[in-house]
This record gives sequence, C-alpha cells and structure tokens, in this order.
Amino acid sequence: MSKKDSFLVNRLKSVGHAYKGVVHLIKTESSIKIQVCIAIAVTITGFYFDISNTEWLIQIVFIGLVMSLEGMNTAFEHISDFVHPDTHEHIGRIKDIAAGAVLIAAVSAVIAALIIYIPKIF
Ligand SMILES: Nc1ncnc2c1ncn2[C@@H]1O[C@H](COP(=O)(O)OP(=O)(O)OP(=O)(O)O)[C@@H](O)[C@H]1O
Repeated sequence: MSKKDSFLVNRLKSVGHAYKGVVHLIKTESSIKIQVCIAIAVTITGFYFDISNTEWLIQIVFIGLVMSLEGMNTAFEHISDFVHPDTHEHIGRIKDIAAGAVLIAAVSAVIAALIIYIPKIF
C-alpha cells in the first residue's frame, strides 16, 4: 500500500471512530436526543418561514456548536468519572464548567433564534 493510500485509509478510519462516537452519544445521552429534536424542529421552522441564506448559516452554526459542545461535555463527564469515580470538589467543578460551556452556547442559540424568528412571527 502506498503512503498516500495509508493516509487516506487512516483518515477514513478516523471518520469511522468519530461516527461511532456520534452514534454512542445519540444512543446514550438524553440531552443530545432533546437537542436533535430541537434541531429538527428549528430546521422545519426555517423552511416554513423561508429564512435567508445568512439566517440558515447562523442557525446551522449554532446547532453544530451546541451539539458538539454537548459531546465535549459528555467526554469530560466520562474522563472525570474514569479518573475519579468518587465525589470530589474538583470533579464537581470540572463537570459544572463543561456543562456551563454548553449553557452559554444554548443561551446564545436561543437569543439568535429569537432575533431571526420574532420579526417573522409578529
Ligand atoms: N464525582 C463528583 N464529585 C462532585 N460533584 C459531582 C460529581 N459528579 C457529579 N457532580 C455534580 O453533579 C452535577 C451533575 O453531574 P452528572 O455527571 O450527573 O452530569 P449530568 O449533568 O447529570 O449529565 P448527564 O445527564 O449527561 O449524566 C455536576 O455538574 C456536579 O456539580
């Protein structure tokens, strides 16, 4: 196998691992399931209100941002529970900060959605 082939094969394998991670996340995390439902609902709403290309871009970026941060938050929870299964102040803080990052993105996404849709509804 040439060097180029092995590079491509390795990239494909990495995508496969990442795909497995996404499937695991969706199967096991209730917050991600809710976020997928919200993503589907706002996508339907986007088509209904015929939002502009810029509004689609903002909506897609926020959906990706919230869901990818949720994935990182879950990864932090797994690492925390693995390295320190017992209750510890630092573990609690690490989990709170990771969850806080998701909250910041989610609040920003809600504000962006209000800016996009309120003028179209009223
Ligand atoms: N080992 C621990 N030590 C101290 N506090 C913890 C510990 N585990 C969890 N906590 C506290 O409980 C909160 C919830 O943690 P948990 O791991 O249950 O996440 P969660 O938000 O319920 O996420 P999920 O629904 O994905 O399980 C944390 O943000 C933290 O404040």
